[in-house]
Amino acid sequence: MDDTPVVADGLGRRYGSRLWALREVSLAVPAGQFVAVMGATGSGKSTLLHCLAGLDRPTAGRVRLAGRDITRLREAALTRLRRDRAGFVFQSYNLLSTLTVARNVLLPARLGGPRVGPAALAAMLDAVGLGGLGDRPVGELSGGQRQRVAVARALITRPAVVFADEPTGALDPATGGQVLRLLRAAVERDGMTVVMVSHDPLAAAHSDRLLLLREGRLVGDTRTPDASSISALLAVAA
Ligand SMILES: Nc1ncnc2c1ncn2[C@@H]1O[C@H](COP(=O)(O)OP(=O)(O)OP(=O)(O)O)[C@@H](O)[C@H]1O
Repeated sequence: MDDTPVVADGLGRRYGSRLWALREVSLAVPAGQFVAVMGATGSGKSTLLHCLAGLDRPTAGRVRLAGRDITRLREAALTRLRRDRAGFVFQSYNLLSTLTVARNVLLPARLGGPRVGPAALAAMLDAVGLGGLGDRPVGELSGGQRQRVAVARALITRPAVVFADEPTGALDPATGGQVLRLLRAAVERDGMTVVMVSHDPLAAAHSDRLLLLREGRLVGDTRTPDASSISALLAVAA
């Protein structure tokens, strides 16, 4: 079986009768790669991420996630696959603010995902710099701390792929840098695959590979250069 964790073949997504937010996107992301998706506003970055992650259904083409063709998977099977094989980090965190840090991080496991013991939870909270804060309600945390909770929740089940949509968009540069290093460490240490949408060349510079979108098409696919070269590439692609 092909174990390439993310594969898209001729992927297209149309909204309404005319607007193709994505057109003919084909790509394969091997295990252990950190991919950044960039492009001007409205170029289709979030749509691509959502289609690859099985959060949105493509209009054309196919997507394989963790070895399964998800394009025609029924909703229940798709939900199980996402729960067991994918982690998600979004700018808006999607945390439950009245629950504690620990309960938020354990949510995927509580929803029937892979089991997580207390030692693994403590190690994960330490790893993201939240050691000792497990019993604090998330509503009492700063933005940077909340994003770390979101990262811990995404990584705790050791998913094959982590999908991140602007994970540092709401953070100051220092805190954002910490979140990116956590994602980088998951790639280096655990061989995880990360697909991250970002506007920020400094964030994208943490990746191995840069995908550039323009009007829904994949117009660039390169090894990630440094941040200033990324800015130049973005200016050309806009
Ligand atoms: N649910 C929707 N219904 C209709 N059109 C949509 C929907 N979601 C996205 N679009 C359109 O699809 C195109 C791509 O949107 P998308 O959000 O993927 O872009 P993006 O590159 O992530 O943008 P941004 O950088 O502003 O977040 C845009 O023209 C957008 O208006």
